[in-house]
Amino acid sequence: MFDARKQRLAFDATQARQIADRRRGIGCDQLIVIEPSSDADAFMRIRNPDGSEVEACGNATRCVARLLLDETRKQKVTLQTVAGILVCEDAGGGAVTVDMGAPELSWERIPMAEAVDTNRFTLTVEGESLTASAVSMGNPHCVLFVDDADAAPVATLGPKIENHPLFPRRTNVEFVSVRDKGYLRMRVWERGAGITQACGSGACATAVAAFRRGLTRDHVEIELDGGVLSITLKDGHVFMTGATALAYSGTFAFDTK
Ligand SMILES: N[C@@H](CCC[C@H](N)C(=O)O)C(=O)O
Repeated sequence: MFDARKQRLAFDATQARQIADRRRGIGCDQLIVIEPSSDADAFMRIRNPDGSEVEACGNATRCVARLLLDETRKQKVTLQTVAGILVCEDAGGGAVTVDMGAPELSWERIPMAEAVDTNRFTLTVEGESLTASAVSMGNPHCVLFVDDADAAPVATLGPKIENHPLFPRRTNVEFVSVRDKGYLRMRVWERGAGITQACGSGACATAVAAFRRGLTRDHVEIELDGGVLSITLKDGHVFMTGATALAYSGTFAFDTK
């Protein structure tokens, strides 16, 4: 995360790829630039490691919110993204709750290339028929319920679904198994990033998809490789609560030309 509220800082796609590169750059799953906002406490710009600019990132929202909560000593802060304004609240013990807004369920808004029932549709990948759900949390998600998420072929199937013609802007892909009505196990292939330890917007999309299918209640714990997120569906909105931890804070010197 780069703080550009006092000093103008803008990265193009090439620079974002260089910074995100784990061998030659700093290395990250998303590159975040915190900018000034006249409508919220700050604006958050999000880029994937492939350089693409995206609409949402649940994990980064919690992290940026944590910095702003500590800085302002307020109980709530607002964060603007290209998809809208998010309200983030201190949940105690370093955790943050984010109102991730209302999920988008229409195929046109996900967006998908053709009319499907987003609750349950068939995706054909190399001749194999898969049953999936689609949800947008500002960014697109394709959720697959599987018997055992730990055994799911995330690395091979993930990129094929990410780039499937049914998703003209590509998609994030979640592989999910239901442990019980209040507990899910999820692994993720992220658009423009690949396999990551966790995806906050993916966990929100998964909770929505599971609830629509009648698999879970309106509150679930979702176990990701990087930790557990609590997701609550209330009044048409999705609330995500999860931990934050500061790994490093300081100054980097690098050539932005
Ligand atoms: N790869 C995503 C953007 C990042 C999502 C993020 N990891 C999260 O926590 O929500 C995309 O391309 O939409």
